[in-house]
Amino acid sequence: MTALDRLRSAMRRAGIDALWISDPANVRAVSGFSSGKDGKVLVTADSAILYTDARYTVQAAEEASMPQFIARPPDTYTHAREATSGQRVGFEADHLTVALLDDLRDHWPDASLVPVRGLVHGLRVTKTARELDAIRAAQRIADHAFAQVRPMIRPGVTELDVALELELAMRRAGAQSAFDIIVASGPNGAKPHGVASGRVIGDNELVTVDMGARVDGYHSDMTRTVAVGDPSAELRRLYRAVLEAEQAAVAAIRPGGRAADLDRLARDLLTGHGLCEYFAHSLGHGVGLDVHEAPGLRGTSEDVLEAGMVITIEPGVYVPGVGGVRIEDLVLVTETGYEVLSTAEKEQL
Ligand SMILES: CSCC[C@H](N)C(=O)N1CCC[C@H]1C(=O)N[C@@H](C)C(=O)O
Repeated sequence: MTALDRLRSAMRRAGIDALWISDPANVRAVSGFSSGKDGKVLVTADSAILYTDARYTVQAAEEASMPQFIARPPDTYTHAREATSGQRVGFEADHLTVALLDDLRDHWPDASLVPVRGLVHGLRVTKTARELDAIRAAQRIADHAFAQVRPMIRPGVTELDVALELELAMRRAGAQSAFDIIVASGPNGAKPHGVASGRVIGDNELVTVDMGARVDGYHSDMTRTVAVGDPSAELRRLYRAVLEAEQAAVAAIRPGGRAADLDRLARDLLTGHGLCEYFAHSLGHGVGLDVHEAPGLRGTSEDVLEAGMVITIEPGVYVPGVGGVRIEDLVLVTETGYEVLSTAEKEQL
């Protein structure tokens, strides 16, 4: 069964005849076209077409696994009008803006537009061998960059210096940075999404580095917290607690396991250390064409782990005015349990 066949089955189950795909990662997943942000796909019961504009004529012909129509809106919509007429057409409610939905309504007056969620995401949740190769390659590059740059994380160097060196190392290896690298030193460690700043790293601090690479559109994601000099007993305590929670959650990964249970496990361990209130985000997430995708590893998640999923496990504690710790591994769920894809060394404090 091809991915399009599986998508059409999901469309039938959702009660729609056609699907207008606008989420860039979904456009890429379904069509193979790598500039998904400048593309749309219309899938019907018996056709699938990629819409993009003339900047991509050659690229789309090379990459896309389906016919292409080269146009910009409103010509795009005019072309799709016939195929959508009298049809129940799903649109991606998580992505399409209100303005673009108005455009569809104006141009397809004979279609009934139906909001749908997660139809294409559902197909992306377990990875094919080709996708896994790209994710492994991305993680290898990130691990290597981290090992190269780790020695320069020392007093007197700015967070930005570290981030730039990491990005340079990944670019030299043929990858892009998956997102703005987080380098959060000292009290900045209390900001889970703190961007690298001009702050000069001081002695006896912890520095959280959260980084990933992107290869062929697929991402990796990993965090290490490193010690500079001799951090205080309290910082070491935070570090050990997070490491314990991280290792316990990784060890509990298995197909059939509930994502929410992993989140609970990590949270319970941190509660035992009196630190749960400082764990300010979910335990982890799926990784693929997006850095954050299904499954969600959080308390409210209904997701169940399956072999072939690539997920992160990333507990953290963030204490305002003091600092923070996060440790994150990228993990493949296997038939028998799990394989940790990230290999960068962890601090033992
Ligand atoms: C800007 S991409 C951040 C990548 C990072 N590894 C990450 O996923 N983080 C950093 C701390 C929290 C976590 C995150 O953003 N989690 C999301 C899924 C959440 O909503 O909790």
